[in-house]
Amino acid sequence: MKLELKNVSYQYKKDGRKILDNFSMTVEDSQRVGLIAPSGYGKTTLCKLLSGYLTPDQGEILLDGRPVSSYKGYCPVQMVWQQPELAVNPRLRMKEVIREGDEVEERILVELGIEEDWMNRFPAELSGGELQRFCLARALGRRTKFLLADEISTMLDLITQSQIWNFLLREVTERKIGLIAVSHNQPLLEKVCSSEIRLDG
Ligand SMILES: Nc1ncnc2c1ncn2[C@@H]1O[C@H](COP(=O)(O)OP(=O)(O)OP(=O)(O)O)[C@@H](O)[C@H]1O
Repeated sequence: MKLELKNVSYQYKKDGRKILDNFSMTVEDSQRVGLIAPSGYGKTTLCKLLSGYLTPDQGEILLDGRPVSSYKGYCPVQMVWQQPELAVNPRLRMKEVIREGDEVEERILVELGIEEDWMNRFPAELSGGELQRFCLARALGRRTKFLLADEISTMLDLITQSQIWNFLLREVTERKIGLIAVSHNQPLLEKVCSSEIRLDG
């Protein structure tokens, strides 16, 4: 399976600067790609386009030749964000947050170190690291084919970072999920990714 961005242009405002200008890239589901560019070059924007949160002004985003926007219901391209507290509904208990995913396997919850007792809590009653584990689990539903990880470990302590990345690497490799990772931590990207795409030429 492949995820393609074909001749995509995007700007936030009509009179604003083009964040992407006729940009193309392809990622296979066997790849782990690091997305590299200085701050403000459009890495998060690109992830939002790939996962269908934004619609391009021009060009196409295709999953195996079919527009990502045509997948109704659960999107096989899932994004995990830097700040997990902004990615969950504060009014839902964590067991309901998990149900928003696509039949998340019990095994994934266990491997991510999610404790039974956390399920009845609200997001505000968990730490950032605990919440991020839920966001990852929710994004790893059975139909996920690509995972976009946008600075997912920046706010976490080193032990949590290492647990999360070790799990994620095993999971995407075994399930043949394509990974696109954004991080300002170059050594982390070198460890996790098999190739890189630069947005700054
Ligand atoms: N909702 C928005 N409305 C208007 N401009 C925006 C919006 N979101 C981002 N931008 C602008 O688009 C540009 C690209 O932002 P983006 O967040 O994609 O960059 P980035 O490469 O991920 O940056 P960083 O490494 O700092 O996270 C920036 O100049 C930013 O100010």
